[in-house]
Amino acid sequence: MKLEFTKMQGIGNDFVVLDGRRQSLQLDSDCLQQIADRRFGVGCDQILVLEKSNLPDVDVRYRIFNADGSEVEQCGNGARCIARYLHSNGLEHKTEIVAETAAGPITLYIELDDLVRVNMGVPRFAPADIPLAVAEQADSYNLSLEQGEFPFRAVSMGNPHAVLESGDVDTVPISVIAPMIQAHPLFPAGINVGFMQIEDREHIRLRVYERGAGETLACGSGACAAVVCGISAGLLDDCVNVDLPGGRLQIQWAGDDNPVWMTGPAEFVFQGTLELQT
Ligand SMILES: N[C@@H](CCC[C@H](N)C(=O)O)C(=O)O
Repeated sequence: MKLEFTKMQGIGNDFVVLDGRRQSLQLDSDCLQQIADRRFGVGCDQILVLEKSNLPDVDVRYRIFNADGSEVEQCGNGARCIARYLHSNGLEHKTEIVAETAAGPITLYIELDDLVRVNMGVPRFAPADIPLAVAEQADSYNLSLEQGEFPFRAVSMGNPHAVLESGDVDTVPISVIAPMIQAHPLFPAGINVGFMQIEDREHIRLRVYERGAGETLACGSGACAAVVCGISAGLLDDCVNVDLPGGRLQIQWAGDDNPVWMTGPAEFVFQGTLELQT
């Protein structure tokens, strides 16, 4: 099977974009893993598949698959890349694009050529919405592992996030701790694990170990989750610069039932045709 693809990235979180409106796609988990493979495939953290939406007032539907082939609900950096893909390729002339995701419709605003602002929706804290296997909602939770106690906050940005406060994020043994957290039965649908270092009330540093992809250079929904948790804890103001290993995002949240806003770049890398071994 031959597929036309576009490789994109948002501060180093990289994507293979497949336009299912312009070619017929039949992708099972094996195909998705082949595409995402960094040695035998194109290589990416997530695969984004564009489809026609059947919802009224929605411009496009996009499905999100992690590198391990699992389908997920939300992807912040991917949302910006989808906006840029549609706009720069002349497939969408509006600067306000409504995209359907598995977590519901989100609105993408083209600010400048490479800068996109996204309304990421209202964060949800109810354990059933995350999902988190606890009896009652709390401000923070505790995870007991062999390695120690890990207090964390949890939020759904459409997809599930646990946020842990840390000292210098550069020294966190993320590839050891995060998989153990992810495997814990508290998280029945898995979890994206963010380690947040608070620099001041308007600036954090963040590393995210993603569900289905491992540590990435950036996670947009993870940046939203960290800022929402920091604001809820009274530690951050309502507009925060988030420095991830791949670059900076700006996140805004006015609290309560207000949506979270994410602003950052989205870039093309290359495009081509790939042949899948079926
Ligand atoms: N990189 C993304 C998040 C992708 C999905 C995530 N790994 C999950 O499984 O929920 C982002 O920028 O938000």
